[in-house]
Amino acid sequence: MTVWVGTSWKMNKTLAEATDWAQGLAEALAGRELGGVQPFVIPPATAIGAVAQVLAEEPRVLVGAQNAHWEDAGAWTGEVSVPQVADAGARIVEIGHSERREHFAETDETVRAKVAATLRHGLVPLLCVGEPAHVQAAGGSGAHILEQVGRALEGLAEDQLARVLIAYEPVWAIGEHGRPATTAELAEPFAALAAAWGSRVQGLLYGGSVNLDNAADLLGIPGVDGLFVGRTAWQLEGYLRLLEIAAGR
Ligand SMILES: O=C(CO)COP(=O)(O)O
Repeated sequence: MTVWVGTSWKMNKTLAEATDWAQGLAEALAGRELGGVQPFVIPPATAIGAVAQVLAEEPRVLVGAQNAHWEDAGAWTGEVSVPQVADAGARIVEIGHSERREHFAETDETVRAKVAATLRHGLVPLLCVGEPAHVQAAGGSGAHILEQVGRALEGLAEDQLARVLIAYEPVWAIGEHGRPATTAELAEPFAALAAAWGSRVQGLLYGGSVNLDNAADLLGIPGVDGLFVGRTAWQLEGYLRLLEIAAGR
């Protein structure tokens, strides 16, 4: 079974930093078996092209975009479209990260339109879902994420669903102010997600304060097919260690 290990750099890295990281990754992986691991990296839009160019020599690593608009082109100042990020070398489009839902007015409606656009152009949607702290405290995690996923994937055919990746990232567990989730806290929401969608989509990933100490345990939660990582993977050394941990699962 494939174990996905990906990182989003969020709004970090210059072109030089991005290409250094990618070059280092290509060199580290050269001639190496990946052990069933599918690596992917999601740079900021400015660096997608450069990273994809470097990783052309290591095409086992997929490159993604952190966002793309639902229209193919037009008067949408500041946005980039799925054909544009595909043209730059992206094969995955991240959609609906909680930071975009919170700060950039991303709604279930726009998320659904972006998933559809991504599939229409033959890229892989990486749909992010997750509940805020108060919902988790009230025991509503599973129901919340099932509702988000249901709205995002409504109306898709089975062959389209089969290409979708879902990342469950509890809002309270993400970033420097986040609290790492325990495996016990994640068991119920993952069981719910796996029961509803596990056999229909390409993979279910976990994200939120993944680090070198908890990665193996998180990968051991039933239903988890991979990890989606921020801070721990921004230094190449951390990402390489995560690939090794995942290969050893
Ligand atoms: O949001 C995330 C990945 O998209 C997770 O970020 P951190 O791993 O830094 O908590």
